[in-house]
Amino acid sequence: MSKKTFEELFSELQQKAATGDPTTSRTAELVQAGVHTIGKKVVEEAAEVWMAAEYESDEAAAEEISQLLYHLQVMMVAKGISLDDVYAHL
Ligand SMILES: N=c1c2ncn([C@@H]3O[C@H](COP(=O)(O)OP(=O)(O)OP(=O)(O)O)[C@@H](O)[C@H]3O)c2ncn1[C@@H]1O[C@H](COP(=O)(O)O)[C@@H](O)[C@H]1O
Repeated sequence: MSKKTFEELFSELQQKAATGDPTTSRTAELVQAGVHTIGKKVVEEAAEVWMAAEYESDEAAAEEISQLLYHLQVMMVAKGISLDDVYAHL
C-alpha cells in the first residue's frame, strides 16, 4: 500500500486542483463542482466515520477517516485555506 503524509497529500491536491483534468482527477472534479458539493461530501463522510466507528471494524473506521480527511483537504484547496491557516487553530 502506498502511504503519504497529510502534508504530501495536500500538496498533491493543490496541484490537481490547479492543473488536473476533471474527467480523470476526482479532486479537480470536486473543486470545479464547488464548495456546496464538497460540503455535502464532507457531511456524508463524517456520518460514515461515525457509523463505522460505532458499528464496524477499526479498519473500516480508519478507511472512512481517510476519506473524510481527503474531502476536508479538498475543501481547504477549494477555499484557498492553507495547512498553516488550520494549524494556527490546533
Ligand atoms: N485519497 C484520496 C481519496 N479518498 C477518497 N477519495 C474519493 O472519495 C470517494 C469515496 O467516497 P464515496 O464512498 O462516497 O465514493 P463515491 O460513491 O464514488 O462518491 P460519489 O460519486 O457518491 O460522490 C472515492 O471513490 C474517491 O473518489 C479520494 N480521491 C482521491 N484521493 C487521493 O487524492 C490524490 C489525487 O487524486 P485525483 O484527484 O483523483 O487524481 C491521489 O493521491 C488519490 O489517491
